[in-house]
Amino acid sequence: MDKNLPIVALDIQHQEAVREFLSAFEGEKLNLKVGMELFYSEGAPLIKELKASGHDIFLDLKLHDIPTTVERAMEVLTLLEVDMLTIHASGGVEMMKAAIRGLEAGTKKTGKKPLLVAVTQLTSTTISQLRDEQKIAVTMKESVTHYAELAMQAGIEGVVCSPQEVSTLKESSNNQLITVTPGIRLNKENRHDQKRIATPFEAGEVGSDFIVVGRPITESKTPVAIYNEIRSQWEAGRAAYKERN
Ligand SMILES: O=C(O)c1cc(=O)[nH]c(=O)n1[C@@H]1O[C@H](COP(=O)(O)O)[C@@H](O)[C@H]1O
Repeated sequence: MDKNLPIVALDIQHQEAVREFLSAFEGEKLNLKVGMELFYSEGAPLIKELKASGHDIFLDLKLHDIPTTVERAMEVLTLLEVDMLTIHASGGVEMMKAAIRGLEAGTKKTGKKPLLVAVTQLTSTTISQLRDEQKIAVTMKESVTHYAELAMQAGIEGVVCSPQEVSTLKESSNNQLITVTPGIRLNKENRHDQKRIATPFEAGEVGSDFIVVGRPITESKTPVAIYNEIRSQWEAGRAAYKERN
């Protein structure tokens, strides 16, 4: 995946609408995220089509199940030769190690190893949900750091978190951990269901490795212009981070 480009979340249900959305980008190579709604609807053939058009693919299915099920599922997902895959860190170390075994078994067959990242706390989660619903009596940063440590213990190279936790994770992992950050908004007034948000510039400035953006682009009347605005803010933020580090 090209770190200079935002990852566009194709949270669209049907392939016709995906094709129409992508036609506005006129053959430009994109980082595309296919999540549950699109994959459950269109499956592997669409992944193949998007790859054949030259795009890099983040297949985000956030696996969370017993270790054997995750291992076997991860093996077959790896056969799709995508660039990035997700699991939930809350599934635990044993489950994450099983995911890695599945990924390695798939990689042996394809020769292409996707980056596996573990979701820490979803960007839609607030501190009160953490405390009252999940009954986790620590701060958001502590909970995210804890899940990131479990992921590293299992041998996972990257995590999904909000830009608000990136500095903490970079510090605690001695800059080893790759961070993928959704919850990106150009306009913070329109956050939808996202709670821990940042602008593309802010995400770049704190050292996020990848940003994921969906509705601000896919629901826009001018998706290409919004994508380009996000991309240039992201580049400026990354440049500011590089200058400081
Ligand atoms: O794993 C993800 O990609 C993910 C993790 C997370 O904590 N928060 C989060 O929003 N996402 C995904 O990132 C995308 C964000 O979409 P927008 O809120 O529309 O920009 C969605 O496809 C979510 O599934």
